[in-house]
Amino acid sequence: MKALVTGGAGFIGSHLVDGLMERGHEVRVLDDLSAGTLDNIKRWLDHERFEFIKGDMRDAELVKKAVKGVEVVFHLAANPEVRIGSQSPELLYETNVLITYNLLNAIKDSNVQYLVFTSSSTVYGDAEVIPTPEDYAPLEPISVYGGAKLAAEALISGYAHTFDFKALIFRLANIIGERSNHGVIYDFINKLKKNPNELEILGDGTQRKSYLHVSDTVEGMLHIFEHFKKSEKTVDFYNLGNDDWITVKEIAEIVSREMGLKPRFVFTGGVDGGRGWKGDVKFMRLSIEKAKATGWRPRLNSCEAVRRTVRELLKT
Ligand SMILES: O=c1ccn([C@@H]2O[C@H](COP(=O)(O)OP(=O)(O)O[C@H]3O[C@H](CO)[C@H](O)[C@H](O)[C@H]3O)[C@@H](O)[C@H]2O)c(=O)[nH]1
Repeated sequence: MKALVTGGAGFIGSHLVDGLMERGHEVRVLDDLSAGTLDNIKRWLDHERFEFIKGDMRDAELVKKAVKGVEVVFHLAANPEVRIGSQSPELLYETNVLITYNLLNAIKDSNVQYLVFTSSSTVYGDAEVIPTPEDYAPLEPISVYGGAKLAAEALISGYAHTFDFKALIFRLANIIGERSNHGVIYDFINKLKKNPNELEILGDGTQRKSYLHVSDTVEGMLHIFEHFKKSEKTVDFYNLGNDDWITVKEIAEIVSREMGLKPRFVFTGGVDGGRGWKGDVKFMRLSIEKAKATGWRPRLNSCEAVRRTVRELLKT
């Protein structure tokens, strides 16, 4: 199989590239290196089955060139920062919706048969049903980021049905692990390196979410993709997350313990009832029953994934 991975030099994307290359596929990466790095994919750069294109997907002509000759596109290129929504809504629109639109227009005139998209738990907003299943309604995102992901999902569905290709959409919980360069664990480690005596926690620390290690994520994506290829569905949706969840305060405790520190926790109090920022979903746990029915299981629970991630990030 020949695959294009957009955002393939980024955090989740580069782990997906590892998984595809290790399974013997031909892989082309399109990445603007704004958040990703060549270091993340350096083991493949000289490989005969591997190709790297540096470029920005806001350039529609470049995207057309990148999809040439591939059967499947894994679309992971995105700006993943929920917290920038109130300052930079246009950036979230461009880097989540506009680039997806450019990709879909390129796909409609190509031989691409499958599109796999990484959407987000944030499309559910403050869901009233937890664990939240894929058919939860109404979908009411509370962040610009969640809205942009939902808009991208909707465009993908419309294009897949109109232009006869199949689309698999993953709604990811909080994905963590080696090579992540943003998010709560990364932030806590950096804050503690600067000041080991005190740790600022955004919000009231009771934000509770489910965390999935990137190794379990990639295994789930590739396993469910094989399952999806055999199904009759044109478009399908799968949550990927964990059965348990963990608070931000518990994460702060794990990070401190792993670093051998006992800092004083200072809570900012946050906004809108203890959220870290405007649009921060306070309680998120996805139902993963549909994914598990395909035979996939997460190997690490949220706590284990957090601990493993702290160790991985401290090594680099
Ligand atoms: O210094 C910090 C940083 C974060 N937090 C808190 O930690 C939680 C997690 O925040 P992250 O920035 O790690 O992650 P988000 O929940 O905002 O979003 C992540 O998970 C989402 C899906 O669940 C999206 O996919 C998104 O791209 C990805 O970054 C939040 O409640 C936040 O308030 C803090 O208390 N202090």
